[in-house]
Amino acid sequence: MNNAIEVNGLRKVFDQNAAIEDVSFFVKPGEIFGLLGPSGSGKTTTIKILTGELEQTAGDVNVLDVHSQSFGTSDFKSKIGILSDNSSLYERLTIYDNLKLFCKLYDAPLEQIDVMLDVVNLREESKKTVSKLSKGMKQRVLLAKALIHKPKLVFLDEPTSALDPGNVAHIHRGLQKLNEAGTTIFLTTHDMEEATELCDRVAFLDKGKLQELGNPDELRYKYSTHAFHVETFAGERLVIENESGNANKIKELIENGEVKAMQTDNPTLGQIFLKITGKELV
Ligand SMILES: Nc1ncnc2c1ncn2[C@@H]1O[C@H](COP(=O)(O)OP(=O)(O)OP(=O)(O)O)[C@@H](O)[C@H]1O
Repeated sequence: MNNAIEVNGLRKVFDQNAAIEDVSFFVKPGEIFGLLGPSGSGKTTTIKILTGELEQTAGDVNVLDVHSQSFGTSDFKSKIGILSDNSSLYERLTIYDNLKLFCKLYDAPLEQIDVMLDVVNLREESKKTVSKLSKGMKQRVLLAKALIHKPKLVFLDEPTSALDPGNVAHIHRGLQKLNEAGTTIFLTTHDMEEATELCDRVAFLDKGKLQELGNPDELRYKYSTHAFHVETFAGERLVIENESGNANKIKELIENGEVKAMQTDNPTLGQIFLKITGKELV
């Protein structure tokens, strides 16, 4: 297969305001790709265009070798999974019965229900009625719904935004397992730790424009000053440039037993975003 997603020169205008401006990127099959950006930067608009919910003003979009003009077909819809703010459940049915309905809709085997309930940590709760669930529980059922038909590619818009840390960790493990089994994942998040932990590559979006794209570790290296930050037992905090002339200084500190902690200056994704755009990623 070619790239799972290919986007070239994407533009989306709402009421004469450009929400997306000349955005181009690709996602390889098997990748976990994160689109990061502050509120209003265009993440949801991008997902909606990639899933056929919105039509672009200009630009070429291909997903799973299907051109955006054909995103309306049931064949295309059966190949992708979507978790977005428009995803919904049948409030009066139980979690289990909701998932059973979606299994039938997609012609997926019913065994998938328990597999997905395990991924989202809801096996014990499966007999509960959806209207009685907390926001975080509903979000987890929606995630199970997005994955129930084993799509090749899933779009997850802020998949863990309403979840407690225990469930975030559980879902991260579940997503990693699905990814290892071959599912390509495209997600949006404000959460830099989530992006660093999960994503093979991330793209920074600000005011509808792509600002940077790359592997999180490589980006952290690229934007590092490579200096050593040393904390001594005497309470000093030293910044020592990573230059051969400083080797003896570091050696001396270590030999004298003065080093309490030492690390290289690799910025977080949030700090990189701040450096590039001048704003926090929240
Ligand atoms: N249907 C619409 N009509 C008019 N403007 C819209 C519409 N949808 C989005 N926009 C505008 O497009 C821009 C991008 O919005 P979008 O929802 O894609 O941002 P986002 O990055 O997903 O934000 P958040 O993190 O808050 O969900 C915003 O300025 C928003 O007001």
